[in-house]
Amino acid sequence: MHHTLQLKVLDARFGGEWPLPAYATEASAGLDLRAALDAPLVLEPGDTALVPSGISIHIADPALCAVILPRSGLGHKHGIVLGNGTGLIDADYQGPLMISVWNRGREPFTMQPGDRIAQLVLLPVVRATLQVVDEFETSARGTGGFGHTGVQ
Ligand SMILES: O=c1ccn([C@H]2C[C@H](O)[C@@H](COP(=O)(O)OP(=O)(O)OP(=O)(O)O)O2)c(=O)[nH]1
Ligand SMILES: [Mg+2]
Repeated sequence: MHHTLQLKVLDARFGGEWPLPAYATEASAGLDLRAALDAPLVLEPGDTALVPSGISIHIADPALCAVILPRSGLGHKHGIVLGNGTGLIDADYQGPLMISVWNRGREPFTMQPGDRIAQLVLLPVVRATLQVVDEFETSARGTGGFGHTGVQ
């Protein structure tokens, strides 16, 4: 699926010093987001910081959203993940895209201005109309969950 996404450049270093967010390969799902920092940022173990991405987007279509996800290399090797688990960007949000970074690792991590620190993925959204009922039609699973079907 393809969508034309409106983007505002909030940091003049984009287009000059830094390329605009881009897909790393033809079939990459995520657009890499950069840390629009003025100076290196040292994240001590356990610390979180809200880092500007230097851009804003307007998805507009309520059948879409975007999520901010960790980059796997940073998350696995350096413990740099997101302070909010996953960032959810609403289709009507027009403010600056912010990245909550969390050092869940055991070593301090230094982030340089312009580093690609997370990724943005556009996703389809199904919005629900709630229908309140007294009983559900019985399903194979019923109310079983949280390991109910075993491990093997
Ligand atoms: O990692 C994130 C998560 C959210 N947002 C922006 C876009 C999103 O549309 C808005 C609100 O996010 P969310 O609904 O998750 O946060 P909230 O705490 O419920 O805030 P609000 O009361 O504004 O909805 O904040 C970001 O820039 N980065
Ligand atoms: Mg909200």
